[in-house]
Amino acid sequence: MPTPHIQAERGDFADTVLLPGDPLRAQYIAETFLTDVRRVNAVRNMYGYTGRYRGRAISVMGSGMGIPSISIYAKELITDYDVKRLVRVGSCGAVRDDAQLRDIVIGMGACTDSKVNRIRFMDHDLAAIADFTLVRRTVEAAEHKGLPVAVGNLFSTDLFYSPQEELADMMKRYGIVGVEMEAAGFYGVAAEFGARALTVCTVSDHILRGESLSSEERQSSFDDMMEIALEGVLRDDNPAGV
Ligand SMILES: O=P(O)(O)O[C@H]1O[C@H](CO)[C@@H](O)[C@H]1O
Ligand SMILES: O=c1cc[nH]c(=O)[nH]1
Repeated sequence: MPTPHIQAERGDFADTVLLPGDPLRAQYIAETFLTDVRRVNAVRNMYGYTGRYRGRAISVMGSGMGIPSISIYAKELITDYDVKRLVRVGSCGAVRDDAQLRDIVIGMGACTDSKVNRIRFMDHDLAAIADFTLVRRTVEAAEHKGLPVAVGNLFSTDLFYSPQEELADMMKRYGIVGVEMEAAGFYGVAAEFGARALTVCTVSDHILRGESLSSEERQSSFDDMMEIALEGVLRDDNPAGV
């Protein structure tokens, strides 16, 4: 049954979905990494595809920007399309001195200035965390490829253009590995509806040094991250057999 935001039938999505914010990055991932691809959603141009990665059924769909947008798609994928495992593959800003553009970070947890998890958790603080085994298998996939990853806390902000000038310095003091706009709410949705979630990001900007990648590079140059995310899924299926 289609939802207001996804025009697909039950069964059109695999049990595992990669979620880049940008629907054109979803198209790029489908065309570059998957075989037997078919498009399963185009509502609002939020493209979704299902195909195979090394024989395993995988879907990929754009999630849009910000917690409200990813919360709609993640919730509908879990409750209406039986998706069990969701991996956000995003871009993020960095604040730490040791971070470089194109570094890959994994969000073991996510802080936020959003109120969504308090809304869902009776105004208490929900620890917004990734699925541990997905973190572990994805780190193993990165190690196998010889790619360094920083695993730690993300900060999911509602304001890309924050008026709080001191915020980036505070995040640096707390060792935040990446600043993006979805993970904390995304992990909250997964906790609420009983799915497993992970966020992997590539550093596209250094907020304090004023460095950044172009929009074209953000769309199509994150191949190492995609491979780590996909290989992490295969290892999660079968830790001994990859
Ligand atoms: O590149 P994506 O996955 O969209 O992620 C980041 O980029 C967008 C802001 O430019 C936000 O969605 C942020 O989380
Ligand atoms: O949310 C984001 C995404 C990329 N870069 C940033 O600085 N912030």
